[in-house]
Amino acid sequence: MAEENDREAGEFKEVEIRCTDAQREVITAESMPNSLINVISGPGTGKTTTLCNRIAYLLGTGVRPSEIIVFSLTNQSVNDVKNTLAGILGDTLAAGVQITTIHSCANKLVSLNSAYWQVTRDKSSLDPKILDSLLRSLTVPDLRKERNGSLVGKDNSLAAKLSSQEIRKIKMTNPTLYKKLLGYENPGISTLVKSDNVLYDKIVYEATKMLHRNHTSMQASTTDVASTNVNIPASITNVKEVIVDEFQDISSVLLDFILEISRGRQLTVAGDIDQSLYTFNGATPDENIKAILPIYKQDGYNLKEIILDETFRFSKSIHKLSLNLLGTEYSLIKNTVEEEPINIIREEFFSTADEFEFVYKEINDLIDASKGFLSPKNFAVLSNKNFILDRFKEYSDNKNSNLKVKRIFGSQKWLDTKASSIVSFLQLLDNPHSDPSMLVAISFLDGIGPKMTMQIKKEAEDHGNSIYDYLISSEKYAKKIDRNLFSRLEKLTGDVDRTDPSSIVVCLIEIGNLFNFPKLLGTEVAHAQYNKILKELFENLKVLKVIHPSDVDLLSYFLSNYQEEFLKESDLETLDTDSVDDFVTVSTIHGAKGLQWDIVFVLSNLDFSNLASFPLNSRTNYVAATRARQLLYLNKAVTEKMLYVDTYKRDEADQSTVKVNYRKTMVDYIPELKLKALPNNLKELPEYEMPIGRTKNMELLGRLLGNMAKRNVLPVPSSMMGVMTHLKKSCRKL
Ligand SMILES: Nc1ncnc2c1ncn2[C@@H]1O[C@H](COP(=O)(O)OP(=O)(O)OP(=O)(O)O)[C@@H](O)[C@H]1O
Repeated sequence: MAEENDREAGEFKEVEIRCTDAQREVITAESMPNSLINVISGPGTGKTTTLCNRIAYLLGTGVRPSEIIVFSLTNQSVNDVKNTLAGILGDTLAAGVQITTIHSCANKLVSLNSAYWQVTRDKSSLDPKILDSLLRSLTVPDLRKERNGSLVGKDNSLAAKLSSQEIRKIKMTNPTLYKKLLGYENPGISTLVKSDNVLYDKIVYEATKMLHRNHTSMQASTTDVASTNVNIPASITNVKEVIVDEFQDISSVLLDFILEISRGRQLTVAGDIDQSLYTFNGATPDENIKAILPIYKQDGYNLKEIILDETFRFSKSIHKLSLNLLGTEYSLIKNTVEEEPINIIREEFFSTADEFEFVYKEINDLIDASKGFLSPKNFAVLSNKNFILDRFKEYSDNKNSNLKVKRIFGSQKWLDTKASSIVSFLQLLDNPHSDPSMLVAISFLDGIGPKMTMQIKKEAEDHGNSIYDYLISSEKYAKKIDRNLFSRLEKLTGDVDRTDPSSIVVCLIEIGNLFNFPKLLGTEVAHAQYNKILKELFENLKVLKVIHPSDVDLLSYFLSNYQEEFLKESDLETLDTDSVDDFVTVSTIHGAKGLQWDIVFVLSNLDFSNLASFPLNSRTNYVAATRARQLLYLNKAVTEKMLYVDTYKRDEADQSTVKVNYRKTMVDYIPELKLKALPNNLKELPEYEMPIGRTKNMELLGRLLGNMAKRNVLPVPSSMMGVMTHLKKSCRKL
């Protein structure tokens, strides 16, 4: 039944896919249990596009959208995959495929299985002691067995003393110990989870254990099941193919989750070690490969390794420069885009003001001179420093011109969003006796803090009641919580038409109002976000209404299948009050990963206030340079000499205490690749001729537009000719 609905909704149509032989191999590889497809791919070789085409292909072979789950690391890259997939399949069908961050999926699993986890979302207002007891209640029992070893006592007390810096170090240098720490129930854990990243890891760690327990209980004949009642939603149990994009950036904790969730399923991973940017955050690209390959080399498993070696993004000059930045002689990329060569532009600046002025003016000049063929969306300004980007954004906003710039964020900051409370309200609408949701909801009421919330929870438990029943029957909180609230809630849950998207949303809003939610939102922007989420939810429900199985009501179906991304943080963060479609993107290099623009400015590192944390490592440079399709401005500061990328030598002593060998590249990790990879004769420096002057960029523009026309980037080829002629004339004049 669900299958029929999936199909109807999708309106399957044939799509023609343009692909290379290697891409075809990925796209059409059979989806089999216990199999791994390892897609190794350089920048712009179509990794994301190919994974999405694979999804389209699989749907054509009868796999249902709900049987595929795609993981990526940040909200930004999740959005990227979503957009690419929607471009291929159309919005409706693409919406049926789960595309999520690992953290978000883990959070959903943990929330479902812990009555108390949801209140910890607003951890800023939580007493560490309460947080600690929550975490204790969360840690699954079978971990206790592991805690009897001799090391444990030591680590337990160790955990209590660790500073966040030390935890970070352990995470990078000793993932095994780090995971042990995550498993403890002791006061040390509250020290650990003070750091956001550790809290996220803790959630993923717990979710992994839950999946593991579920798996083990399914395998155990019968008797063990009672002790391991883990609730795994259908959205996960139905999955046949697990796809992981940006595989190089996942940490050991996340890898465990991926291995657990893909057990017995098809696992397809794609990544590029050379683009690994998260070693500072515990990403273990080399370890991931080392850990995962042997599993799939065993009997009964299948392994396929496919290399994508043709870039569709940039031409030879950018390729050459990027390899230089990476410090390697080898490249996975055998073919680059053929077009008129354009030199990388290197401008030198004395001050940030000088640099900002240049970048801003250059963008405006290029747009003006192109007579409308270039627009802000063709441009990105990148830096590895948030504060520099903030300053650039401020600088541009102060100009008050038509040129709009917008900061985008690739952060994993999904956890703190108050918006996730909306799901709790929906759960209350479904069932007011749902304790976790009731806890979240009452914590919004005036005068009820987390402490009192936990007290109510405990008292309800002692009385053997649900929180709803307890609050109705007990006099104790009558003054704090108006009884009318419960009768109105009861009425709403009775009145809601569970099959009608508008009725669901209207009742949801009512529940939000009952619990004071809109008032708590505070700012106008937050209200706008709330409205936006409600609208998005409404649209999602409308789509689901078409594809959901007819024997289940819409509200229940949504709640057992929702993807947290409908609350996606990146959208919330970037929601502008004057939202514009055509803007210059301003982003950190990390946030820009997986994305591309025609013209990219990489800002210099003029600010030396924080030299100690400086080393702009070669991989970060590499990722920045490979975002540009046509034209790259790699700015440098006059004072930057010693750190200047061309001459920059890594100084071992000057590195952070954790040794990370950035110079290793993909081919070093996988020796077999060395034979296949082409040497690039990169001993000589890349060809930086003197940059085309700051004002004389007409010739450059002519070439640029020519290349863009060749790639069909420009929309109206015929009128384009006029501009080209105009440019040629202007060039001759120069
Ligand atoms: N077979 C192909 N023919 C033409 N263009 C292609 C092909 N495959 C991919 N592309 C184009 O190449 C560009 C880069 O693709 P994509 O963003 O998927 O690369 P990626 O490998 O994921 O990049 P990154 O490594 O930076 O994350 C896109 O514009 C895409 O449309």
